[in-house]
Amino acid sequence: MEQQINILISGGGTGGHIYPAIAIANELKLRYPEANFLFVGAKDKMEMEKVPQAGYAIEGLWISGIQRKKVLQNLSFPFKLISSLFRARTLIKKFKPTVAIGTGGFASGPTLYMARLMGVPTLIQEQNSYPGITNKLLGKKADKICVAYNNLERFFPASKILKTGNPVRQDLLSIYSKKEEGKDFFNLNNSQKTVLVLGGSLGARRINQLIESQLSFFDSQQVQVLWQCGKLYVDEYKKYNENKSVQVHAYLNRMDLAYAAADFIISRAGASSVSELCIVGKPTIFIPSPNVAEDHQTKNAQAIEDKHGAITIKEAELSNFPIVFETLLKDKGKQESLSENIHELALPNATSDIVNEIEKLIKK
Ligand SMILES: CC(=O)N[C@H]1[C@@H](OP(=O)(O)OP(=O)(O)OC[C@H]2O[C@@H](n3ccc(=O)[nH]c3=O)[C@H](O)[C@@H]2O)O[C@H](CO)[C@@H](O)[C@@H]1O
Repeated sequence: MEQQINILISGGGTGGHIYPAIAIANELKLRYPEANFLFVGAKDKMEMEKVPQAGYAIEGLWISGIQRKKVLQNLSFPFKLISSLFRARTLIKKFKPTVAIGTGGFASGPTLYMARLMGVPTLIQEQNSYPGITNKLLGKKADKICVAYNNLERFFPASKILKTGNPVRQDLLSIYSKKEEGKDFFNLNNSQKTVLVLGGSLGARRINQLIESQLSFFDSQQVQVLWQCGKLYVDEYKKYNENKSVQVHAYLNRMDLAYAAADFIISRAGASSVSELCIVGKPTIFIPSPNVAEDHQTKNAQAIEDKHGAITIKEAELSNFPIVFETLLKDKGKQESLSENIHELALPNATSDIVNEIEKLIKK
């Protein structure tokens, strides 16, 4: 009789942890159409909406991270942790996973910890050049750790690390043939260049302020703006939709078409965004968030800039933006070299390489 395969996947909090999890699940589903899947996320977080949209079942744990600023909220943390560990234990007992996969974020802590304790093989996927606390703790006991950057031996046992790159959604691999479809989808004007503005899965306040201050500059350059500002900020910026050459979106569900339609991209440097932009291969300006652990977005962006694949502007230096953008707009040679160099850094087989490792654990 064939072995029944049950795949437990946990990761979330932000898109940067959710989409890799979904990409891995989709590839596993292709290889094991009969497998059962269960996602475990954190109640009230983005994954509770995005995972069912992708066609998978999800259970939510009552868990959140330690708050550095709102210290009082931490009083409930030990209760949340204990309750999540018990809940994870119950879910694992019932679901009987063949393997457990963690892609980072709070919920994956108790889930993978419990899975490991109950003898389930575990694999974690670390997206960043500097790991988050959950993966750092889980890494010690995991069977395999798939990473996207060099030099992670500082945090994880070297013998368990494999550099695979970050999983990206399948539909992003075929954007080259979708430029016209993308322009139609977003109703873009064919006679203007398009700049796509991305603030990461949650939107970025500082990037939004910059774009607002530069709208007349873009207009003067005949550049239309496809602007993902984030759910938190959309009420503040949606008024600019009245301007014909500006489109404000809280969130883009068709990133493939947005990337395909763009001529230039301005983006945060979260791990998946950077991996996707390598595949997309368009002239990119990174504005890394300075507010993340160990300034890892600056390091993510730096890895690309070091290979002459993108331009990085620090938040503190955004007054240089108009001159940097105008110079790029006028320099076709620079646009081409940036596109080629960033594309060379793409690791498009990441998902498949990670799933090969998961298969080894399944067959163990
Ligand atoms: C502020 C913060 O904590 N950011 C972290 C978070 O970023 P964040 O959640 O923004 O993650 P990433 O930049 O890695 O990925 C964003 C993902 O959301 C998708 N997307 C984005 C916007 C949109 O409108 N539609 C859409 O589908 C992108 O295509 C991408 O797949 O997790 C990353 C991965 O651990 C970290 O590197 C970031 O530092």
